[in-house]
Amino acid sequence: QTGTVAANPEQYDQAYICPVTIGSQTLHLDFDTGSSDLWVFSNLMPSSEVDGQTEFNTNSAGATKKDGYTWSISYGDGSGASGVVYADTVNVGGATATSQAVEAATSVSSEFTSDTGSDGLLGLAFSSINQVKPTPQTTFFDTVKSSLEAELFTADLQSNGPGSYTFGYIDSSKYTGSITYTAVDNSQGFWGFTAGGYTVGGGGSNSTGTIGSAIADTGTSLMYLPTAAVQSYYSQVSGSSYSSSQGGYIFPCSASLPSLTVSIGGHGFVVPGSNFNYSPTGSGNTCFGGLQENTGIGFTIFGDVFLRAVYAIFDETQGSPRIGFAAQ
Ligand SMILES: CCNC(=O)c1c(-c2ccccc2)csc1NC(=O)CNCCc1c[nH]c2ccccc12
Repeated sequence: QTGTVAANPEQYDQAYICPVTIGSQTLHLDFDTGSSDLWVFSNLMPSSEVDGQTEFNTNSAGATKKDGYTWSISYGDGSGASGVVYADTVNVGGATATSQAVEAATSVSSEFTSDTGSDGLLGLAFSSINQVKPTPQTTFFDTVKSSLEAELFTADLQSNGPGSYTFGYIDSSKYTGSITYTAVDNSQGFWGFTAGGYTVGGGGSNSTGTIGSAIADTGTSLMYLPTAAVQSYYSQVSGSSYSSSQGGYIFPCSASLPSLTVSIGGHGFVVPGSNFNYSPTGSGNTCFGGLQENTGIGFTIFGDVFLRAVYAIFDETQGSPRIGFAAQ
């Protein structure tokens, strides 16, 4: 089988939301290659934590409670959620898991309550970091992968309109040129890979260092690189500065932003400057940068700002996982 689903950008491309059928309900979930839990708003939550989201009905005929199973997850930005576990049929654009662990929230943090466009997350990292106790559950991809035409999924994220995720096949109309594959280190449960040098602007290579270990994370909006690369980038943005009150680099919204070329698997991938204007700060006509420092995270995150510039293939067809990127 294969699946194809639209990925609809939220405001400022903060996240990408996809329709998923769970039992007889359709919920809109944030597909997240940076985590491994499929969790949803549910009827078990206090109404004070729900702001228009669709709630998974745990009393529906097809939902089977997994007694004694609970989950609790917290993300690096301080947000989190927790609850209990059901099994139900989950259909993503035609790819169907007949018995998928659906983690029904009993509580979510305010970041999720205020993310009114999302009814939950669908994790696509490795099942080794699933947060269900006493027994970790498989991600949707792990549940269905043996039944897919090919054991892979792809992400095509767009800025001004719907992109798509595919399961089981590569859509050759989504990219130009060839796909560059590189080995994945999933020892931390992420789609980890090694990135090489970088170049700011269209000029010759002006990078001094290399980026190193990184993860491909559709669930993180921005791109978090080592300090040296970030400082090199913003040195080319007139009027930019680090704002401790805003918690990152900001610049005049009228600033012209250089592109950033990153070498992966020996191929240079160009992120256009426009990708690095994330959102207005709300004060002084300054804008918040889509590129920020990875200090405090411990590794580099290639989030939506990068993934919008490429076609990404998350591939387990070779036995050991690999990730592919192509220009789009
Ligand atoms: C900013 C969100 N990203 C992270 O916290 C994160 C970190 C991380 C770790 C420490 C400090 C900052 C970030 C490492 S991997 C990683 N990636 C994920 O955790 C992917 N899942 C993010 C889900 C998520 C967190 N807050 C949200 C708010 C709206 C929609 C989705 C979310």
